Amino acid sequence: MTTASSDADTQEVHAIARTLIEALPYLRRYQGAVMVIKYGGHAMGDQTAARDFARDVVLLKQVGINPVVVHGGGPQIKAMLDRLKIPSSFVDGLRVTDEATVEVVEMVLAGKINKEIVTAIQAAGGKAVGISGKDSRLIEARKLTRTRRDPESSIEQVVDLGYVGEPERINTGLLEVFRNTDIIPVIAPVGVGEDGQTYNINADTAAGAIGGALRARKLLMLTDVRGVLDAEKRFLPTITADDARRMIAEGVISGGMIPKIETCLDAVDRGVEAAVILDGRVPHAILLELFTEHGFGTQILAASNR
Ligand SMILES: Nc1ncnc2c1ncn2[C@@H]1O[C@H](COP(=O)(O)OP(=O)(O)O)[C@@H](O)[C@H]1O
Ligand SMILES: CC(=O)N[C@@H](CCC(=O)OP(=O)(O)O)C(=O)O
Repeated sequence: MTTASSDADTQEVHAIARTLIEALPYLRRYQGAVMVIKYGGHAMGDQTAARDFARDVVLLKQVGINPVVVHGGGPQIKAMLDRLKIPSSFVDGLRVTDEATVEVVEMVLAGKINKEIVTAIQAAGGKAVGISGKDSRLIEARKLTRTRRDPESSIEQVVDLGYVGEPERINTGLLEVFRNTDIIPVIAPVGVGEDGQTYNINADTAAGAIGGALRARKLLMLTDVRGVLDAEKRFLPTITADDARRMIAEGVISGGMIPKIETCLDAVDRGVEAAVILDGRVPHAILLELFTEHGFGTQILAASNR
């Protein structure tokens, strides 16, 4: 005789078995692959979210995948700048960075947040080494120049963003050292100029550059939205470069989502197999993306996929 509860138990066991069967081919496919995971400041959320993130990353390493974490910390930088009463402004999602600001950015990113993530990974049973783009000159950067067309005169004007950098060269040597070890690298997006100048680099941009240089299999961009949303706020499972350009021009994609999308397009153009924007606040978002048939976030398609 079966009871209602044993029926429910059987269904649950079947559901677990289905999930495992769905995951197995991906486990094999991703053996030895490098996955660059961009962990955004908004995705960090509370301690439970940080613990779940760390567990997923450790699990990837345990099953033979090579996760490389590149983190942000925009909201945490803002909180520290507010405490220090240093005003901050943004152009196209990038923080205008003067001398005082770059000092705070480095302190918060390479100091506080980087070590918090390392600690969370180690608490989840993994080994992590926290570095910034300055270590071993991992991210050589140059000053980023932006131009804007003045709407009245139509003249191109240079916008000075201060010490905002763009990656010029990624020296992957240090990361290669970690590849066949049990160590998970955790990278703060701070770059170093030729003259030793510290540059504030958008974490999405840094993750994309590192993903491209490592020929990563996937670039996962963990943020605080379900994925890319259309004008009616509907979730889009995929978007092409043309969709993205149109949506940026129409203002449907704005703020911090702009560098995110630009990074993904650049990464897939440079050979990263898939770039995905997903909600890092959802428990085990990384596992849902990598080990399920339909994935979890918005995949940005390369030109050749169109
Ligand atoms: N079309 C869009 N779809 C989804 N999010 C968008 C869109 N346009 C702008 N955004 C904004 O982009 C934000 C994510 O970028 P950002 O705040 O820089 O996150 P992170 O700190 O994770 O890098 C979302 O919270 C959302 O407010
Ligand atoms: C130039 C620039 O804007 N740098 C970013 C770096 C941190 C970052 O990108 O953090 P999220 O990923 O959490 O947004 C900043 O100063 O906020």
